[in-house]
Amino acid sequence: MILTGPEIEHQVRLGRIRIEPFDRERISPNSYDFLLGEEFCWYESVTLDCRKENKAVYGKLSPDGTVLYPNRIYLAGTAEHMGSDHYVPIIRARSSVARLGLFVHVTADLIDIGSFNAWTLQLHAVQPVRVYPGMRIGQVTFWKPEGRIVLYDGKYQHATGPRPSLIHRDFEAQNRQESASQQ
Ligand SMILES: O=c1ccn([C@H]2C[C@H](O)[C@@H](COP(=O)(O)OP(=O)(O)OP(=O)(O)O)O2)c(=O)[nH]1
Repeated sequence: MILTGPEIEHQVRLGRIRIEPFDRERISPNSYDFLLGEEFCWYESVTLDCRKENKAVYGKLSPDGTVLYPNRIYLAGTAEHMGSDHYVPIIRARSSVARLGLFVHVTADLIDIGSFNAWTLQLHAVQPVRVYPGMRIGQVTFWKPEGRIVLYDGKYQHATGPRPSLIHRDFEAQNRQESASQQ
């Protein structure tokens, strides 16, 4: 079950949803609009490797706008720290942003219960597009879960800005398990 906008606001007041800072003007009928943070990064290398740490270059979006180009993935943080121990957040672009061909995530829209962070957006432009820090770029919805709740305690917890992929850690953990079982 998805929460309506007024219910999102009610849950924020109760502290069961955290959106910091919160602006009630950004409540929609069944979502809350979040803002694009200032910091962003992109990978140094064009070819990425899942087993290795892919080095990222960091920058700040200009108040006069920064053009994002196709064929790259840009990681940017939400301006807000958000999360809930009670509801499942799911993020998506605002329709007005999608209409410019700008993706705000690349197939990773699901946020874990208990993940409280500045979430990392995976910006992907279909054609060059100028974006601005602080613009209303996406919306978060909140869904009522069914079943016992286990809170997120993963590798992206406590992120304060955009975080490059840490998938190489999965391989490192697997290697450690394999060498332990061989001893
Ligand atoms: O677009 C997204 C999607 C998720 N997250 C954050 C919140 C989420 O709770 C966390 C982990 O997401 P997921 O479980 O999909 O990633 P993972 O690669 O499986 O990480 P982990 O091994 O920590 O579970 O990353 C983002 O910042 N942006």
